[in-house]
Amino acid sequence: MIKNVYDTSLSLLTDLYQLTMAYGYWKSGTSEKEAVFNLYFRKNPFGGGFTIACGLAQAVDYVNNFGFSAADLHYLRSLTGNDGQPLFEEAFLDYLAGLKLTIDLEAVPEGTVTFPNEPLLRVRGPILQCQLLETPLLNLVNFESLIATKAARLRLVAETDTVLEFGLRRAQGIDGGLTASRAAYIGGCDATSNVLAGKQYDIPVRGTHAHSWVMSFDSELESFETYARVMPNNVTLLVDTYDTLQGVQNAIETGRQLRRQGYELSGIRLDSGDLAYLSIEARKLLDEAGFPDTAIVASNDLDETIIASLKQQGARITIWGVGTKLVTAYDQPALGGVYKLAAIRHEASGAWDYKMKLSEQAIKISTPGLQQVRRFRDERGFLADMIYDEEMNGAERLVTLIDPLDFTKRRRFDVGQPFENLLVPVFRAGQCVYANPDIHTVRARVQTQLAGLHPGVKRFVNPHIYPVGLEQGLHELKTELILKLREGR
Ligand SMILES: Nc1ncnc2c1ncn2[C@@H]1O[C@H](COP(=O)(O)OP(=O)(O)OP(=O)(O)O)[C@@H](O)[C@H]1O
Ligand SMILES: O=P(O)(O)OC[C@H]1O[C@H](OP(=O)(O)OP(=O)(O)O)[C@H](O)[C@@H]1O
Ligand SMILES: O=C(O)c1cccnc1
Repeated sequence: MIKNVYDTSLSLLTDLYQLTMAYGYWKSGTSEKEAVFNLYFRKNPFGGGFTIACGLAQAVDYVNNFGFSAADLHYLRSLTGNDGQPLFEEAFLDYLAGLKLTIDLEAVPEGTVTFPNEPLLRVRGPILQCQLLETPLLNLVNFESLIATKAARLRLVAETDTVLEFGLRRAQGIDGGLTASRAAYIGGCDATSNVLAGKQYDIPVRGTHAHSWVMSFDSELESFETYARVMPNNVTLLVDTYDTLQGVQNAIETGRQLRRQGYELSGIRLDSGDLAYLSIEARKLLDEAGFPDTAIVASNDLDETIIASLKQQGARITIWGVGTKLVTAYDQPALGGVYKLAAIRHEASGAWDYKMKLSEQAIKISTPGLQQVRRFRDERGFLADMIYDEEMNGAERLVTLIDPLDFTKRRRFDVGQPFENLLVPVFRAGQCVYANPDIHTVRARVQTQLAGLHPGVKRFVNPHIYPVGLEQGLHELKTELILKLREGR
């Protein structure tokens, strides 16, 4: 069963309503209307000041492999409406059988620091195709961006310490485990305990041993000695099964034996009790015994808040094993990214008809347009991001940013201000034109991006809000459209 799931085409990995809308477009002859959708989120997760974009590599893979298999069509053929008749007519299934994506896709590269309301992806093409991609793209980008952001926060508190991702056993299913390991590594973890993720994604794998190993022997010392004999080049001993500080003494004894054979005790792991106190005491014992290079690993429901607190208490831990709270994004389990229609090409005039969704809450009013994001910077880092419409403006106009929630807040840049446009071409007419960087390059990008952010944006408590504004022309267009829509249609 599990193998079948992973062998199947993923074109049905979507909500039924995408297929019923697709049928509607096809049946009413509008499936080829050119549309633009933007994928963005409205709020940074974990009460933080930034979000790391992640999941594009999977999205590229998904689009590259898109296509309805005979088995997919067979299943769709079996679906019926409430009168018992087929939901989809045969000619539509034939259409799906021959469907090849011809979309253009722009995206923010993985590992980029992003902010609310900025498009992470922009899809342009026949509306039926854009619609079919909504759910899978959100599925892929929301989760990985969430986990990469959590890992980046762990990396910020851990500073130069090692962070190991230990989450597989508590992850949300198989892919929840695999993609969490990938995103956690990209966000800043150093390695994972998840061996399949190591193989699939080229992530370093690391690990210690469990309590069951110790419990399966008559004594803790015997368990340590046996482990060290079997794998003298990879010995990190879990010392808290019975009495932690006695466990440290047993680890030291094992370390002495290892040394006689020309090996070193790599580390000990603490997994319960007061991790600050125990790590300080364990460090003293190890140092006094001549093991200053034996590392202290800690685990046990850790997250960035506990790690920060332990560091503030002077804990002598240099390797942090983080599982559940990382891979399940425990304190905020979803990013909440959305995919909104932003423009449709008017068939008669050929001009764009800008589209937006109204809401009583200003933050939920979508922004129309073929959006691009321009990030202004100086030699110290990032200054502000401007969302603009790529087809609406001459480059010389792209200087004034308006706060989307308070139009009286404006910021002007000189025409010569250095900038970078965040969205890059990924697909053109259905053909991939983007080479995904390798995972290590993406991981390094996260750190250089974070270095460009003011420390206030990175702090965990009441972070400074990084300025993201609408370009003046886009702001005016949006305002006009809101007024028009409110006047009633
Ligand atoms: N000095 C500390 N400061 C802050 N949090 C800590 C400290 N030491 C441990 N913790 C955290 O406290 C939480 C719970 O620890 P608690 O002592 O209740 O469990 P435990 O030690 O695992 O108990 P048990 O022995 O039943 O396994 C964990 O998330 C752990 O990481
Ligand atoms: O606490 P987390 O952040 O989720 O990290 C992973 C946890 O998984 C293991 O515990 P578990 O009790 O499953 O097995 P064990 O017997 O090896 O401790 C490990 O000892 C960690 O405590
Ligand atoms: O290797 C470890 O120490 C490990 C692996 C998974 C979960 N907890 C700990």
